[in-house]
Amino acid sequence: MRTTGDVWLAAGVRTPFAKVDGPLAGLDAIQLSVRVARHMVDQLHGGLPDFFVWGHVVPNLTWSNIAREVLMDAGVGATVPAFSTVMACGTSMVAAFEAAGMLNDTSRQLALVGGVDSLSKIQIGLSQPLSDWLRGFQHARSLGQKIAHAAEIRAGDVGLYVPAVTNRTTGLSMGEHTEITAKQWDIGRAEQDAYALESHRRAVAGWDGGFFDDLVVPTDDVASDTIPRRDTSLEKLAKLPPAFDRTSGKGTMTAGNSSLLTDGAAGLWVATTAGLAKLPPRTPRARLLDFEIAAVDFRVEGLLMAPAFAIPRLLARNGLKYADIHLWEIHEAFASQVLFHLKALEDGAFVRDKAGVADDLGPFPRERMNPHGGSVALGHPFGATGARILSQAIKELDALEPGSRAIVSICTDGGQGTVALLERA
Ligand SMILES: CC(=O)SCCNC(=O)CCNC(=O)[C@H](O)C(C)(C)COP(=O)(O)OP(=O)(O)OC[C@H]1O[C@@H](n2cnc3c(N)ncnc32)[C@H](O)[C@@H]1OP(=O)(O)O
Repeated sequence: MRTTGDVWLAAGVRTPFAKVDGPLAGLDAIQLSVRVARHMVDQLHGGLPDFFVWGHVVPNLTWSNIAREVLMDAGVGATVPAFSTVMACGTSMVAAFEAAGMLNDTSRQLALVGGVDSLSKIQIGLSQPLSDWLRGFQHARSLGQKIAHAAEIRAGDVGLYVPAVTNRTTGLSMGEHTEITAKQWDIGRAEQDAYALESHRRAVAGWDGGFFDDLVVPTDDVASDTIPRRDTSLEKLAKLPPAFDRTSGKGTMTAGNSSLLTDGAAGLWVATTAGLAKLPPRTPRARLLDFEIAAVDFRVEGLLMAPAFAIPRLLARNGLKYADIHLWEIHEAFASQVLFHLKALEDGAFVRDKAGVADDLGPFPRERMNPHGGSVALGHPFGATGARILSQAIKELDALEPGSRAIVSICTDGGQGTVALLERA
């Protein structure tokens, strides 16, 4: 990170989030992003960000640098440098960290960062052997060569590559991995359902109370998030079948206590103090004091466990205890994952022996967590979640006393975790 001068994060906007194959299904990742980028650049009244960082997780063959494509399609910055970045569900949070490290006092004072995923518009590819064969066919110079090459295809070569939410090393889905970790940490079905219900209740209350109004820009067809439920209850949640362990009779994770596959885009500002002055004066902002990115051997620790390593290290490095953090925003990939993070953070032996932090961090203030719901109720478009959760935290922090601090945490595929430490000015 930039080592001299303050680094600020300021709340951006996002599209509404909607379940895959739902009302946003007509927009691809670039089209979703364009709505966010255009709205945010318009806030500068003719000014431009100095650079643009964007990310998406599910690959698409028709572009490589989505950031540049978004700016061009948005028509808001043909002369603004733009690059893309990716780190699974932490994508747009690491985009903010990268931007923070690139700020200077002259040419790079204000960055627009964010991310997107459209799971409705994923691109299905060809298996590698079939792609190899097609390339060979394309390169054959004569009809004879083409006929000879055509004869080389084998039935086993013909296959498709369908993007899936699985870890490449193990072949298990995020949900299957998390079921294993939930069992290891003895996280029961009833506590997951209760957690999920509360996430929905808070998200609905947030919408009803106007909290999301200036964080979300409607699309032509969708005015607000479509995933938060008014109609859910513990009874309804308890009836849902296990989604990831359907055979052992011990599966605890369901469609109701998991984040759903989601479409959406979100943005965020990253700025020096001079860059911040280019934003509308009432834009909520917070100092990025420090951040931590942890990686663990997920075959040992659990695929989504890294934030429980990163958070104690980040706090200890800054001389802070849990109680010194006034707001916690923890990404809810699954209710069980939040619950095993909390159990690990409250386990002194884990913090000492696994995270390697000798300090006693004190009791964890669970009541300060995710006040307007999290990804279980709001949805989780992988590339967008980092910017969504940071903007939300910055706005929540803005309502607290000056000097209040927030921790914002995201677990990611590959056993990694990204955690930001923010402070209200
Ligand atoms: C680091 C990370 O973030 S890793 C996480 C990455 N993300 C993931 O892995 C995505 C995980 N999610 C998924 O794979 C999918 O969304 C699943 C498997 C959980 C659910 O998929 P689907 O079965 O298609 O979900 P769907 O929305 O249709 O819900 C299934 C049923 O549960 C019901 N349901 C879902 N949520 C609720 C709720 N809160 N209350 C009551 N009922 C509910 C639905 O109404 C539906 O009922 P129906 O079959 O009668 O229509």
